[in-house]
Amino acid sequence: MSAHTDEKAARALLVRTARSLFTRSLTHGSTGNLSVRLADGTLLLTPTGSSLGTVEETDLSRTDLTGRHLDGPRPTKEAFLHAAFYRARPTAHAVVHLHSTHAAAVSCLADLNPADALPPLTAYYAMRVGTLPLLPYHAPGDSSLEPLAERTARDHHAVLLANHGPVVAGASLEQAADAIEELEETAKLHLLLRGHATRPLTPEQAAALAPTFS
Ligand SMILES: O=C(O)[C@@H](O)C(=O)COP(=O)(O)O
Ligand SMILES: [Zn+2]
Repeated sequence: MSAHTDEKAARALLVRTARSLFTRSLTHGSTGNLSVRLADGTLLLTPTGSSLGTVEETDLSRTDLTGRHLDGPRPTKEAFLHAAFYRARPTAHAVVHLHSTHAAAVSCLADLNPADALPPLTAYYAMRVGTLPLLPYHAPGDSSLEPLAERTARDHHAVLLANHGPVVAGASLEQAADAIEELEETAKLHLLLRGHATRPLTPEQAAALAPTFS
């Protein structure tokens, strides 16, 4: 499924995906947030302060494309970031933000390349993520990040928030979740390989596999 056209099905998928990510420890406590874009252009998002392990279908928030709250409980404090991704990427129908441990650890490293925070270690990473710009540290919910996030998202479906964690958009929620999981696994490999001589894919090998979806 690409566009999330049926709201009831979209609510069920969002909650199922949130639970799956949480129960596999891809985010913890009340961290992380998910959203989908519905056929009418509004966004369904997890509410602020909720745990992805217990959020319910009836408890989702709705905003417009500017992040303005329309109905349901108060949305995630990152609603502005989700909305920025949807405005920048008309083909994106889902956005996932996690505090997955290894990606969060990488986001705290000194001397990261701000244009691409992780090397293309494996073909699957090159296919699912490609390049990963680092957005400079802002406190969670600080909407002054919005213009930079929107500009960056025009050319990249995945970003890493410094000292925080990843944000990934996809043509569907399944795609966004798949890509953010791959990002987490590659962050883990990257940390495992620190201090070891490593051969990432060449730029040509990575470019040949670069993702073409949103
Ligand atoms: O790190 C944060 O505080 C937020 O980015 C987050 O992950 C959870 O915030 P809410 O979605 O507002 O609960
Ligand atoms: Zn967060």
